[in-house]
Amino acid sequence: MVEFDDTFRRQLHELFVWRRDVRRFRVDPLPDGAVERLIETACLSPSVGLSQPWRFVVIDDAARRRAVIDDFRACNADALACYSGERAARYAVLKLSGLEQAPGHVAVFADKASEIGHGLGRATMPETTEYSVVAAITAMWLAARAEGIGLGWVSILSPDRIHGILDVPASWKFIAYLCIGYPEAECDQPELERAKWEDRRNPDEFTLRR
Ligand SMILES: Cc1cc2c(cc1C)N(C[C@H](O)[C@H](O)[C@H](O)COP(=O)(O)O)c1[nH]c(=O)[nH]c(=O)c1N2
Repeated sequence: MVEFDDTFRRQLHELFVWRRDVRRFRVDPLPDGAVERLIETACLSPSVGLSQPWRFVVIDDAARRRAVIDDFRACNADALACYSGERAARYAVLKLSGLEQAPGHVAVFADKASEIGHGLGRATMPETTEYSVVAAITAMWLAARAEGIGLGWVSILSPDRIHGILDVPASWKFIAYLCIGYPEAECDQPELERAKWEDRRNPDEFTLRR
């Protein structure tokens, strides 16, 4: 039986407070095995029916990385074109990926065709497959921060193009592209809040009682 004391609970809370989506990375390489260790921790996550639908692709190939960066640039330009006026000006100066600097690139997919778990829990809610993968990414995010490693989630990408670039099975649904590396700086405030894009709201705003 493992018990967690007040000191641990306080530190765990600090981990939640200081976890950040990181876009500004130092170029220093990650130690050998760091990415594999994060993937191992992610695989301890809950999954519907114990289906373990997460699939990780570690991208080392320079040409594939370059193709992902090109896709990000195209998608980000399209995203900028959806805004106008002051919002567009604010969007234009945001840094929304650390793809160029991050030493680690990991794409995460949900295997929609896997029979692991025998369909338990998915009959009425097939989307629980994707939810399980997101739960694993969250664990990875926190585990990384606990080691002083930053993780940035990039979604300004075209799933079809990412599929082609990475040449993965058709049944794998693209969930996330993760940049992993040492952050340039630590902060307890989201970068989008510091950039005055959006504020973190009071949890009461998101809670109903019935
Ligand atoms: C599903 C999903 C997708 C994205 C993100 C997050 C999640 C959960 N976030 C990071 C997001 O902007 C960030 O989490 C919030 O701004 C809050 O900041 P902290 O994570 O608390 O630092 C993110 N950030 C970014 O710069 N480019 C991106 O494409 C995305 N995409």
